[in-house]
Amino acid sequence: MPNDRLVIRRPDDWHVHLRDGAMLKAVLPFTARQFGRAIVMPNLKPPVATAADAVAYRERILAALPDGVDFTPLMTAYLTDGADADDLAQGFKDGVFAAAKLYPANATTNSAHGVTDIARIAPVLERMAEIGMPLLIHGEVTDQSVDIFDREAVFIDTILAPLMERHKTLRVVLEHVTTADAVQFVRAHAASGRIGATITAHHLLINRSHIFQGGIRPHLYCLPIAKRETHRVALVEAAISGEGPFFLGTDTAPHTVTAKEAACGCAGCFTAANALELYAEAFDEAGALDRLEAFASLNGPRFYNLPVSEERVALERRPSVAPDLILVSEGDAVLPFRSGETLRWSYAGAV
Ligand SMILES: NC(=O)N[C@@H](CC(=O)O)C(=O)O
Ligand SMILES: [Zn+2]
Ligand SMILES: [Zn+2]
Repeated sequence: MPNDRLVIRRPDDWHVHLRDGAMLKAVLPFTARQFGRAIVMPNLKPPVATAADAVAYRERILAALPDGVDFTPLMTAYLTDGADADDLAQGFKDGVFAAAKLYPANATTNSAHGVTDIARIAPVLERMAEIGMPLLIHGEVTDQSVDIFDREAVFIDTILAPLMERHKTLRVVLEHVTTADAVQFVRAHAASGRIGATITAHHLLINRSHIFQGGIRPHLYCLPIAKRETHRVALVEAAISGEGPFFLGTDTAPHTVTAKEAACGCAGCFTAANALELYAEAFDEAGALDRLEAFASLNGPRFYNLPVSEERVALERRPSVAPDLILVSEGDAVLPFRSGETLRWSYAGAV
């Protein structure tokens, strides 16, 4: 039964939120269990803005790793209006920073210190282009008069396209893409080799109607918000295409149940507890299990100029149940995506 067991190079996760403190301790084992490396988002409070911040945060991550687990956190710089090009460049040269992250101010969770106007950081972007440091982008406009379902497409037209024109050698990753528009934009620039896009498992599995199925489901609310079904289909088609610019980034974004189930609930889906099972389900559904390795384990390292993993992991087609609440501290827990539901695939670990 060759299709019931899939062995692939150990994947990496090119977009994770590991948080800090008790939350870091609670969620890190899940990411480190499946992924060899991960691009760690810098949206802590306060943000990870300098190379010194990133060195200290990396130490805290390594200290929180369970014994014997092999996992490499790849650190990112949170760009602010006052970003220091020299510090970023030095951090990149020293191997502290793998990339820098652009959050338009107030676009998403912990982005209040983000960039208020992209023009303000033009010299920083120029420097990044010169040294080949990738710019990772939360691609949504923050203008509240733009419909929430249109914010990614409008960002691409009004900010990203001109940005790539102005900085002709800047390498860019459009994070957690959610629209056919994004897929089309990435493809249009693919030949330049300077664009990548991460795709989450949840955006391959849900559309916007799922958020309102039988009532409001706060655990399916994330940013960018899931779009209509035609967009989900476009994302699946991009993920399974094998094309170089599309790679795995879970955007696993833990929030406590209290913060999610609130009158104004936080954005983010926690998918680290069964990320590979979820991706396998989406690829299997599309009849494209043979393309999972390119998406999960090959395209990302190539974009980031890192070696592909020589380790192998296995996935098996046998049911697994998504875990129940994960305790963070007394009275606080995180609810995994699809908690309690049966998934068709199981993660079988290293082979
Ligand atoms: N994706 C989310 O909905 N939330 C992320 C932030 C982000 O990646 O935009 C978070 O940090 O909680
Ligand atoms: Zn984001
Ligand atoms: Zn994110």
